[in-house]
Amino acid sequence: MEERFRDWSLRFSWKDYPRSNFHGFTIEEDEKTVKRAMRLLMNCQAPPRIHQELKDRQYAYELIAFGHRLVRRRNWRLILEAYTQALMFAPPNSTLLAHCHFYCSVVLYLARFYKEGLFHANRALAVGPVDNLKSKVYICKARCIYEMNGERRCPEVQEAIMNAHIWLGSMNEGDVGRSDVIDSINVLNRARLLQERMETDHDQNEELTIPDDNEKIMQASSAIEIKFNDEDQGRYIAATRDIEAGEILFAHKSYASTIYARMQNEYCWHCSKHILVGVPCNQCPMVLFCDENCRDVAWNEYHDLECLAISAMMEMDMDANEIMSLRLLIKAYKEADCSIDKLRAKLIALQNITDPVEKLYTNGRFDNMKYASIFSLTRRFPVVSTHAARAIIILLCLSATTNIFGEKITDYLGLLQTEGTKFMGCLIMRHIGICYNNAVGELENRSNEICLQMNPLLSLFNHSCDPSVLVHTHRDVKYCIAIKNIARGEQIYRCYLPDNWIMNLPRRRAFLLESFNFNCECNACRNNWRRSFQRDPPSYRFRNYPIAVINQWNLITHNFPSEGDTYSANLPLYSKFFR
Ligand SMILES: C[S@@+](CC[C@H](N)C(=O)[O-])C[C@H]1O[C@@H](n2cnc3c(N)ncnc32)[C@H](O)[C@@H]1O
Repeated sequence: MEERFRDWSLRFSWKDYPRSNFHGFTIEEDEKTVKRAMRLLMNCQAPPRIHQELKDRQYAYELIAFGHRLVRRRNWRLILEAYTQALMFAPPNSTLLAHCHFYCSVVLYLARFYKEGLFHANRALAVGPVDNLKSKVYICKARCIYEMNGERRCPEVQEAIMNAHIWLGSMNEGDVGRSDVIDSINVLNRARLLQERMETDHDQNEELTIPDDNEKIMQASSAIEIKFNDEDQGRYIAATRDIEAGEILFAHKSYASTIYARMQNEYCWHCSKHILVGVPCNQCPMVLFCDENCRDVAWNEYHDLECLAISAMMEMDMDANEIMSLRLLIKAYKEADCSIDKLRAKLIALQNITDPVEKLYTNGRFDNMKYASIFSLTRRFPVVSTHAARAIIILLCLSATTNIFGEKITDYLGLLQTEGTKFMGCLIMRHIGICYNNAVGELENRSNEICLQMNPLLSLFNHSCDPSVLVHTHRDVKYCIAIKNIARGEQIYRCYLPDNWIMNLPRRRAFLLESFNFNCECNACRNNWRRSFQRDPPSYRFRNYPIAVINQWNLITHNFPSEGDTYSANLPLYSKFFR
């Protein structure tokens, strides 16, 4: 992307635009910029071809055939990947989709992921497989439940076996697998079964108390407040009372979370949960959800508008950051009842609020789930010239795939001539800058990036290389825990450095300047401390934390394991099975 816009950016100067308020350019200035950028683009670049990836039955068949061919190689991860892709390309509610779910279910059963295997067997049955497949699906279901329950008796197994028996009649004598079904029915019937119900996922734990007594900040501890200091680092989080090491300060769901392109088959597009395979979107073949609930919530909140635009964006190599910028726009638009005029009026009113903390509030409170908490977050300026170009391309992807501007628009001239496009473009541009400065990446096995999350309260913590809190992530929820005693009135810092780096002073300063565009003025840097002091557990440093911190950390990570770590914990199981 950078390469593509380099020539264009050189012709474009930002120096004319004054930094007119604490948090950057105004909406009116940004709109002028976007308009000017549209004109420039129109003169020097043809609009990109908007490619929309749609469901493709033929391609799904090819992927299934590819999966079948891989079976001989016994690499279940590759097989699963092929079937998962097929699942994403299969049309909704088709027997083909039911087949894909069934194949996933078999692979997962064989890889001993019984809960996941059951999930897919149930999905296959819900979609409705052809009659001569039903018996096999019921057997797969019975086997998964049986394995989950061990030697215990379970009525669901009996019921599944009974159904397998009933549908056996639809299989021809010569059907491949008919004898397997009969064998399975016999084996399962002979087994001694008990009646305990299946385990379900328990997300909550009574012992862990999540504070929610803050009158100004929703779902946070009253021990913190948002403050502002014009001379120093702008807004910050401070302690309203003495805080003890180990206290949880807040547990906030992220405002938005987007998965990196290469991880889209493995993590839920909505809640970032790790999934071996999930439920596809009904319209696009690009994303997966952990279940129907996440799919429907995502559809209603944003995915209906981003659905086809993201496939066009991915075709142009745009990644989680750009998709996040679009996601923020859609969520803001929906919050304003899908009216561009209403959104603009609302944001102008927000912009006119002079108090930088009040600007973040909705109905007098900081609400992490409302757009006001995002709109005035700090933006990164130095690369902003390419932001305008990217914003316009994203806008084009949106306008070519939805009717958000009345009718579909596919070129720059159309954008220039249509009401509301400059404003929406300026918002996307703003979001790109905000995302660079504020979106937090999550790592898998501490190396590959899984997703990007926007968590506005977390964004208000300033950085220190010797921080006072640690943040743990479970799916799209961030848990913030004090790692030292903090005195009343003190500023509370988190660390922006990547978890697994130990960096000396020049390297960490260079990193912060490059990534966040500020010269670090933290205590550790001012006093020339040579090493980074913040290290995520497990580390040598973690052993030195007070016992209250270690206990609390263990409790949180035990109940809410990070998705990346859960995944790595499962890996040995996979490899053993096929050895
Ligand atoms: C994610 S924001 C933090 C909240 C911000 N202070 C606000 O007013 O919204 C990051 C910005 O805060 C400032 N900042 C945070 N930590 C800093 C530090 N250690 N030294 C200097 N500036 C810092 C920088 O301007 C940086 O771009």
